[in-house]
Amino acid sequence: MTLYFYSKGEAYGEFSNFSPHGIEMDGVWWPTVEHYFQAQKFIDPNYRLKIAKASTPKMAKAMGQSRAHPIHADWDERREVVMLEAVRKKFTTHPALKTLLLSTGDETLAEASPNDFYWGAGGDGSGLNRLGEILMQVRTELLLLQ
Ligand SMILES: Nc1nc(O)c(N)c(N[C@@H]2O[C@H](COP(=O)(O)O)[C@@H](O)[C@H]2O)n1
Repeated sequence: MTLYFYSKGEAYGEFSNFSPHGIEMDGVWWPTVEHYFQAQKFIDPNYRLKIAKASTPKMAKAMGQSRAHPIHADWDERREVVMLEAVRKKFTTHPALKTLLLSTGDETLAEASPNDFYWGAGGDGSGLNRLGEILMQVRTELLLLQ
């Protein structure tokens, strides 16, 4: 069975990067994984900190789409490691989330994004679902650590 998640407040919404579960990375508190992930695209540390202070993850994502500030040339390769480290930190920071993730057993996890075919399953389910894959990797790591 596949467990789909996307919006906070819906089933497994805590698995979304938009869920209000902050993480500390590089000595900075990021209100959501989305804030951290979007900021890591950018070379300018001041712009990264501006994203850390964005009022919502939606705003952080919008700031992450800006190309007025230069992004790392190798971002397409770098983004996988950034996402894995951020998701790992989220589920080791918040014990209730760790419990929720482990409660999914070996079910497939998929981000039900209607238009993201890289991190999500995409509207027709043909997406790469990289976020779901990373969540399943972190779930395996947490299981082995128990
Ligand atoms: N717009 C939107 N709303 C949500 O509720 C989402 N969970 C997402 N997905 C996240 O968007 C990020 C990818 O952003 P880039 O396009 O690579 O900049 C990633 O965190 C997805 O999980 N989007």
